[in-house]
Amino acid sequence: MIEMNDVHKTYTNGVTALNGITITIEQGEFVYIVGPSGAGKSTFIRLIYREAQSSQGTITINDMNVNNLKEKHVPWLRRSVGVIFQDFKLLPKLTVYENIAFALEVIEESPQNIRKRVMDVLELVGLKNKARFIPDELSGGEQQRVSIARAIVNRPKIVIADEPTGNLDPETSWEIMQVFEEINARGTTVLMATHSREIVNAKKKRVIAIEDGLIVRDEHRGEYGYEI
Ligand SMILES: Nc1ncnc2c1ncn2[C@@H]1O[C@H](COP(=O)(O)OP(=O)(O)OP(=O)(O)O)[C@@H](O)[C@H]1O
Repeated sequence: MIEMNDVHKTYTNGVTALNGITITIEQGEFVYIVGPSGAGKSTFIRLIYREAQSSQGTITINDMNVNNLKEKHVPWLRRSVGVIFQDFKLLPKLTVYENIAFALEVIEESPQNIRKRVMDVLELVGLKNKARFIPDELSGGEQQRVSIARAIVNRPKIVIADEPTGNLDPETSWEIMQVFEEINARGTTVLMATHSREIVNAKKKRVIAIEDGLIVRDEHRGEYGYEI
C-alpha cells in the first residue's frame, strides 16, 4: 500500500514540485498519473522509491515509513518497489540475462535461484530467446521488456513506471501495456505516469491528475482529460 499525507517537496534550488499530496493506493490497484509537463508527476514517483525525499508530510510504502528510513535501509524499500523509466536505463555491456540477474546478485540469491527467476521473468515478457543479446541488439520495445523484467525479478509488491512508452511507437506501446496488465493481474500494484491520452482513455483505470504539485482529480475508471 502507498499512503501519502500532506506531502510537500521543495528542491534545493527553491522550486516547489509538490504542494500537499494526500493519497492512498491499495495493493493491487492500477493507477495512471497524468498532468501537464512540470506538474510534479516524476517527483511524486521519485518519493515512492526514495530517489527524492519529501520536505514535509508522511509517506508510508508497504508499512515502511519512508521519511524515517535510514540510508542503509533504502535497499529494503527498493526490493519492494520495481522502477521502469522511459529510457530503459539498461547496462549496455551486459547481456539481457546479466542485466536482469544483476538485480538478484546484489541481494545474494543462489545461482540456481537466479537462473530460474531470470528465465521465468524472460518468459513472462516474451524474451526467452534473446537472453544472450546485448541491449544494442534489441528494438526499443524489447529493451523496455528487459527493463520490466529487471524491475519485477525481485517480485516487488509495487511497480512504478515513469513514461514507459514515451520512446515507443503506438503498436509497441500497446504490447508493453499488455505486459503491465499481466503483472497487475498477478496482484502487483502498478503506478504509471504517462502523457498517452489514447492508453489512459482506452484502459479505464484509476486516474490521478496532478497540476502545480496538487492532486486536482482522482477518478476510478477515469479519463486522460487534457488536450495536449
Ligand atoms: N532535481 C530537481 N531539482 C530542482 N527542480 C526540479 C528537479 N526535478 C524536478 N524539478 C522541478 O520540479 C517541478 C516538477 O517536475 P517533475 O519532473 O516532477 O514534473 P513532471 O510532471 O514529471 O513533468 P514531465 O511530464 O515534463 O516529466 C518542475 O518545475 C521541475 O523543474
